[in-house]
Amino acid sequence: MYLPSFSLHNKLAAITGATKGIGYAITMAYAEAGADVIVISRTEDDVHKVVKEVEQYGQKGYPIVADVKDYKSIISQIESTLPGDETIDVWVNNAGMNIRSNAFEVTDEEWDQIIQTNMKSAFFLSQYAARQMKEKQEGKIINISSVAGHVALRTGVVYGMTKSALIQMTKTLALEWGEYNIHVNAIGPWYFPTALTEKLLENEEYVDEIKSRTPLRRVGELKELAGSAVFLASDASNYMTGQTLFVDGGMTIYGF
Ligand SMILES: NC(=O)C1=CN([C@@H]2O[C@H](COP(=O)(O)OP(=O)(O)OC[C@H]3O[C@@H](n4cnc5c(N)ncnc54)[C@H](O)[C@@H]3O)[C@@H](O)[C@H]2O)C=CC1
Ligand SMILES: C[C@H](O)[C@@H]1OC(=O)[C@H](O)[C@@H]1O
Repeated sequence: MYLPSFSLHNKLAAITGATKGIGYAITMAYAEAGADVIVISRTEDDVHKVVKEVEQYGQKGYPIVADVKDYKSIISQIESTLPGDETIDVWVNNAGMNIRSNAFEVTDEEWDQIIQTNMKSAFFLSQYAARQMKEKQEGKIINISSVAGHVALRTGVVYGMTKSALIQMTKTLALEWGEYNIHVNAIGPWYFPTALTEKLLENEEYVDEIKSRTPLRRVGELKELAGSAVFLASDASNYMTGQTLFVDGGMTIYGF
């Protein structure tokens, strides 16, 4: 049989920033693919709404309301919420933010907020999830990076630094945790229509410029990104680790 399973049945996945945008798309795709989901985000109403949507697929949903900067709260809530026999199979570090300052304008506060949200939380939550995965000798960690971690964008140097860091963290954790059969991979999106990019994508000239740098001549659709996340969470990617899948319409290969 050469068709591997893309199913996520009997898997428990945790997704940060699971209530909007890319995180929400991944959450719903995972539930549709058969996973139970730990829904992590900051707004209680949104979290409970998405848990109900997960349950409509017949899957269990576990609400965790916290800012990823307070990753210790996330860990303690999971520890007190999950039934004793449940362990995490897939962890998606999705939550991220950007403050689009040019390099001369970056402040200490902006630096701290972007670094802690996009990078520090992803590491320590990966460390937490991997401890469970090591026990059972299997697991999947997926980091949502960006093309901004691979090529220079005009949308903020600190953001780009954190996205590069996620790509390097993916490689190093894949190296350290491969012997425990923990797969660590990343996804590098180009533009997708979400709250994070809404203002930018309202500007027709800016969208024309995006399209001119994108071989597929369009921004992505959220389900096109969710598909890569399902692949990386499923057995179909069991011989992949340390890799970054750029889901970018070809943007990162566009030289000139
Ligand atoms: N939308 C895009 O074009 C691209 C997005 N990305 C990355 O994808 C990830 C998701 O981005 P979008 O869905 O576009 O963003 P979004 O802002 O639309 O949604 C992010 C979700 O994460 C949550 N979140 C944000 N900061 C949080 C925090 N500190 N603690 C807990 N939850 C938090 C928000 O409440 C929201 O539910 C981010 O890491 C972003 O850098 C990367 C490349 C392109
Ligand atoms: C594609 C980039 O990540 C894009 O740049 C931004 O400023 C937005 O934050 C998007 O993430």
